[in-house]
Amino acid sequence: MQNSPIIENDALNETLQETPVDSDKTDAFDGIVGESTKMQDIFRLVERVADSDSTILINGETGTGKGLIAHAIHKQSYRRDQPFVSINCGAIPENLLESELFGHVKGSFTGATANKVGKFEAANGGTIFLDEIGDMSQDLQVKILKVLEERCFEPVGGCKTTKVDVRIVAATHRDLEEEVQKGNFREDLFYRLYVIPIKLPALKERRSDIPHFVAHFMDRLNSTKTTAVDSISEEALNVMIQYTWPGNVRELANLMERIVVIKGQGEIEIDDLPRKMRDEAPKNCILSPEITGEGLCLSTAVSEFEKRLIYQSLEKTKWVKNRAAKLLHVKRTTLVEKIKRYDLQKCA
Ligand SMILES: Nc1ncnc2c1ncn2[C@@H]1O[C@H](COP(=O)(O)OP(=O)(O)OP(=O)(O)O)[C@@H](O)[C@H]1O
Repeated sequence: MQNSPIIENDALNETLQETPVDSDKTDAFDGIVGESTKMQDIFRLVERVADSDSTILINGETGTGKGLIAHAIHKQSYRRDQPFVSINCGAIPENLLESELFGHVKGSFTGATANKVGKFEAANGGTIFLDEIGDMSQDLQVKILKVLEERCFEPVGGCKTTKVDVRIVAATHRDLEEEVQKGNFREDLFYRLYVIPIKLPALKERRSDIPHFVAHFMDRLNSTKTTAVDSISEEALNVMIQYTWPGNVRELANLMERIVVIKGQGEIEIDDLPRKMRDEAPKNCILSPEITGEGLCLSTAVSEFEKRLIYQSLEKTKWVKNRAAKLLHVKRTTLVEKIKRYDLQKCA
């Protein structure tokens, strides 16, 4: 595939890093957690491009919040008072998808007992969110390309062309460039979609957001489920921060719901977490080590303990080394040497 004239995410982010998030326009991000640098960059990018009407392609693993960001783009744009219509192209059977997208005329196929308005027409004036666009058949890809190029389509079984004024936001969990190379996705459609790419990081790439997510879901669940689970132990939170979250934010939201509903009140403790999560974490968490029958290597245990305390002090001071060194009553140079030795790095 040749190089495309796209706006590179990183280059764009560099420019945007200087721009503060506009607090008067942050309504669009209500209920969206994102204190990490990576998410703040995304919010700035959304603010910058929302009104441009350019096509946006959101990419990210399942459960990273693609749907939420698509909606925020709409709410941030001048189309906010018009419809936001979402369709999951991967969840609708191939033979029905065309009619869902473009509508159909009465009698055009068995079961078409009346004219039906499709999602594109329903979204007229607003935004259409084509979720999982990478799962669409080649035939439909051609039809989507036509809408992107000419902003018009024909309903199934109809010959009258309908014109629409819609902003297109698409999303996929697939690597579309790779799908193009494999011949599964049309190159021309890829370039039409890939005008403004937004890459949502996996949750494990923005671990500093995890405590905020925990607090957010706890608050929300307590008010909707009338529960009173009001805190989480440091140990349990550390385990959650270390976990890899293959299902991303959706997995975290579902786990919080399970814990809050079952527990009902009090503090979330390490024993409330699933075993697989606890098993993944012990080597990294501050747990009081237990001396088993085989004994324990004292110097390894002490190093591990030191490493965790240094990490904690850095997190507490937002990685300002002078302050972290003061908290630990050591010289800055000693702290820097230990950070290097333990290869400690700031989470996103
Ligand atoms: N930053 C966030 N703040 C608050 N909630 C979030 C955030 N990101 C995701 N969620 C929640 O996680 C769940 C999954 O989000 P969403 O459906 O937008 O993800 P997705 O990437 O579109 O997933 P899929 O690829 O499976 O469609 C939703 O319940 C959503 O509200």
